[in-house]
Amino acid sequence: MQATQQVSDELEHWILEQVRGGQPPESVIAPLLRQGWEEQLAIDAVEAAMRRHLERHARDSGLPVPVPVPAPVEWNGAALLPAADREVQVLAHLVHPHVVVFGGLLSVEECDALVELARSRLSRSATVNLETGGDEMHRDRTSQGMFFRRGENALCARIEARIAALTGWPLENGEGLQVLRYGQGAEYRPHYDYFDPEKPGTRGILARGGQRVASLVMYLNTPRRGGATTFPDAHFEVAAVKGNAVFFSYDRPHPMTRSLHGGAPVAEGEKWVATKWLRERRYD
Ligand SMILES: O=C(O)CCC(=O)C(=O)O
Ligand SMILES: [Fe+2]
Repeated sequence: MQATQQVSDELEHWILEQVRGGQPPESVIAPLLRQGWEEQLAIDAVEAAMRRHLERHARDSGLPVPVPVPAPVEWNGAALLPAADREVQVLAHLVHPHVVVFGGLLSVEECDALVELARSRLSRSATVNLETGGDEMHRDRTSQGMFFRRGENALCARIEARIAALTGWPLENGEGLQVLRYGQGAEYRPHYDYFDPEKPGTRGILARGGQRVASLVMYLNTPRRGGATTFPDAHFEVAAVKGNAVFFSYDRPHPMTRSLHGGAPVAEGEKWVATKWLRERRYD
């Protein structure tokens, strides 16, 4: 009987009342279990009611509707995560913006090899011009960069498989790795990684894989001073340490995600990063 159990309007209303009243999920599910609901069905019912509520709320307020995003770690969960061929450390976890700092995602050798593979292919970084959908040079971004194609070489393929395992997000939804080099004084001013839905160029970009929903910035060296990744809305910064990485997700293309971030100026030395962007759907 439970497999076909539908959430009535009345039950949905009751669930939302409980959640609004600050009841934790266990207390919302308990009465359903007492009525004979199977646990997983009760959890699914509460989650579905919440999702419908958020979607309604988004539409009513003229906001983009939230979509599922990768969620690589649990609250107070394991400090070491298996990620295909490597164990990765969880160093920090922030709720809003949703940020996770990873330790030891790449080995020292992998960082060095990526830098060497990228070095001869660098050119001044462009930012996507959303008026036209094309690339352009921008003074907000004074780094040099290049893109690998997904699976372009064995190293990229290995790192991509590791990231897919770590994030639980399909490998096919990832863009190819981007490598950036910042010389002394170079920076990437605060920006959002999603594509602005209001801009005319965005439609064409979204046709391939949908929106970006998460970013992973991997540090390929340790600048002597400066070069942190900053999240101005959270007054939070992540130090660039070789082999570590910062992950952040954004469930809708809107500043309410507080996913504004930038690469602070490199004060001394240089900074190399590899960025992986994850899309909603398969990116071919
Ligand atoms: O260099 C950083 O710390 C941030 C890089 C970044 O925001 C990007 O590649 O989109
Ligand atoms: Fe970015």
